[in-house]
Amino acid sequence: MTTFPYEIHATDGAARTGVLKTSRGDIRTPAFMPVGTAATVKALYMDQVRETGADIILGNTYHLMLRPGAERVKRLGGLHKFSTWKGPMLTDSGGFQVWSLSKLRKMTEEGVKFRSHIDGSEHNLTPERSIEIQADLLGADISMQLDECTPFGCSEAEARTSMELSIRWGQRSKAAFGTRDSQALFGIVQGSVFENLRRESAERLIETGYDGYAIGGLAVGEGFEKMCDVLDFTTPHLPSERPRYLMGVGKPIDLVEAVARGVDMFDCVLPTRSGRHGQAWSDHGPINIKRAEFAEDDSPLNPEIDCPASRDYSKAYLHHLFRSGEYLSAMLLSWHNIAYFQHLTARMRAAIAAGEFEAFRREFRGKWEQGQA
Ligand SMILES: C=CCOC(=O)Nc1nc2cc3[nH]c(NC)nc3cc2c(=O)[nH]1
Repeated sequence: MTTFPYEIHATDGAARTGVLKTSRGDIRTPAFMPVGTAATVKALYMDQVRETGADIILGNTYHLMLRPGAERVKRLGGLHKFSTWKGPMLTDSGGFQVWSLSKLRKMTEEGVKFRSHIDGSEHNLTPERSIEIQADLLGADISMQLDECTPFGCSEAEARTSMELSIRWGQRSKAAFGTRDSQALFGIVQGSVFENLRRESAERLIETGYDGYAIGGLAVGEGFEKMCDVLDFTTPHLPSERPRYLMGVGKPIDLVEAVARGVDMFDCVLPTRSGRHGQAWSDHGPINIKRAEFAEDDSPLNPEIDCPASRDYSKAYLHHLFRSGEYLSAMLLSWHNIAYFQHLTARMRAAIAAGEFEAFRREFRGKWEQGQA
């Protein structure tokens, strides 16, 4: 299995900054990956996504296999050509979306049988089919093993059963992936909130051997404190020389605290989804632009961010757009939020490189808590 070179340029405590080199370009870490579910980062052009500083975006296997169909994307040249995104792309294996979106699903050792939430058509997602979709049909630079996202709140015995299934599905995913010289495969650590299971999952994934290691089964209702505890006793068991990816996370404070615990990559729908509903993010938390207090506020969202949506429009104008139900409202706030998340990861990379991450973390937490007061 050839791996993407991962260069760590500096560390500060458990925090790291570096570059994951892929055949379609470099990924600067800590990295935030905008989610491009149906081959689009909702309400943004791909050029805008690139200009915000994003090096890599996500595609969702579940959505694309149902519509337009993975074979159709292949016939149209693959996901990069289809979406016009020229940089690296990571696709999820579909496992999580099947749980959260599809009806009438049946899980067996073989895989997951489910019906499409779009047209009710029946599908059978196995580790082998998931890898075929991600690596061969969509053409992902980074594919994810098929796993089961263990629900929060289950017993240790249930978490063990689920974790062991993900280990076996990971082995089948890797066997189907084989050796490729310009694509990577990441494994996913499960084990819910149990320290012994998380350690065993990490050790057994390392035995299988992956190009990177994702931490799954978090941001599923366990809460901030418990997520940090799980990171505290999971990341030390992952290889320091490979990237660590915390799936589905998160709010700005989550990114800062996870970077402090050695996480390198993140993905979350929060910036775009909340942007469409009027939330604008900052170091002080979210503001909802629809609130009356912004009706005559002619200050921009954040002049420090080199993005037209953050710098060139007044809050009053954005307030007006949302109150009027104008399309431009979702476009500008999504654009600002993606730019803010990239601005946050860029500041963390610089702080780690300068050996000042703890100071950055303390200052950020002060602003965040003040904003929540
Ligand atoms: C791109 C990701 C690759 O996803 C997979 O193939 N499997 C997978 N996805 C997750 C997604 C999550 N989102 C959240 N919170 C919003 N928690 C998540 C946990 C998982 C997980 O345990 N597994």
